[in-house]
Amino acid sequence: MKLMEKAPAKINLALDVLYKRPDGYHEVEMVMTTVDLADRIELSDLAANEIRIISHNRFVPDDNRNLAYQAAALLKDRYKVRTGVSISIEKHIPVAAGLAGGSSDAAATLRGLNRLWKLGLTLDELAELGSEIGSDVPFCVYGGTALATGRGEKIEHLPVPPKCWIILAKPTIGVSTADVYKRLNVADADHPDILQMISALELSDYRKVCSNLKNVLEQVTLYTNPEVAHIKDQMKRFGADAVLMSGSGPTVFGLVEHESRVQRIYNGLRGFCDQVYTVRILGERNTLE
Ligand SMILES: C[C@@](CO)(OP(=O)(O)O)[C@H](O)COP(=O)(O)OP(=O)(O)OC[C@H]1O[C@@H](n2ccc(N)nc2=O)[C@H](O)[C@@H]1O
Ligand SMILES: Nc1ncnc2c1ncn2[C@@H]1O[C@H](COP(=O)(O)OP(=O)(O)O)[C@@H](O)[C@H]1O
Repeated sequence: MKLMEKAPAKINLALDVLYKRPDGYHEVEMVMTTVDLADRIELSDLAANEIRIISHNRFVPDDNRNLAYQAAALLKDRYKVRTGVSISIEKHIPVAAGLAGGSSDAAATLRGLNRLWKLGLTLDELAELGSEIGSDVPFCVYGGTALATGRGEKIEHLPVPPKCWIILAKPTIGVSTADVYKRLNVADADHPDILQMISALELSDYRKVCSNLKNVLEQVTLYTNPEVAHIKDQMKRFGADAVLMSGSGPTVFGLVEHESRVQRIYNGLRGFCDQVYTVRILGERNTLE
């Protein structure tokens, strides 16, 4: 049997770091939402009892370092599954970009294998398993819009953001998430007001969402990568209503309310940046079919 799952990218509308925990992770408060730039994961039964990754992307590992591989291995081990699976990843989300591509592939693999192997697990159970793979995996299991706390694994669902266009621009540099967290000085950081962002979503107030976009990790990545600041400036100059770096970066996203401006911003950015995407916010969160 063969089945397909979409693995959408996420952006962080607000990202705060409260403190470094004794286990080395940071306690965070993040408002996250999925967008319609997605990898496509195809899962098919294998006669041999093994996990095979097919990706055709030189930045994506095809062995047990792949987060989709880890998701399959975890389910296989926990539920004593004795059949093999081939996981084909059609990559559309830029890698190491702050868009959670790997985490979303892992989450889609959990959802897909739950169906393929008829495990009967709930999304909550899949999210709990996902937290063993990475901090962003639980959010990606549900998708939609949510407040993520703890190290990112505690999820509370939030209303869909007001309708708008999102422009994503990824500079050529890649960023290490661990390195960005390590270089953050929590005491000196400019913190977002997470409650105000939640209120903006509850009121469906586009202007309020724009004025509360803030990411505590942005300064860290901007400091070593001036290219990110340049993209932010240009996106604003071309007419985006508000701009921010997503996650640990380096992808920058801009919110645009009026469709008439989207093409101009896209064309302007394409003049000096190879990876630019125009996307929408994905309203609905995942359900089990
Ligand atoms: C920054 C964020 C924001 O959404 O996303 P990305 O930029 O990676 O997309 C996430 O917090 C990234 O989550 P994820 O990429 O799943 O991180 P993990 O694999 O769990 O951890 C990678 C490393 O980042 C650091 N880390 C991660 C999460 C956290 N709350 N505190 C941390 O200090 C740790 O050093 C850890 O070893
Ligand atoms: N399925 C996958 N897709 C992309 N990268 C993956 C995957 N599995 C493991 N990785 C590794 O994870 C690292 C971070 O990838 P990614 O999830 O795209 O970035 P980010 O954490 O910035 O959102 C990459 O450098 C890559 O080596």
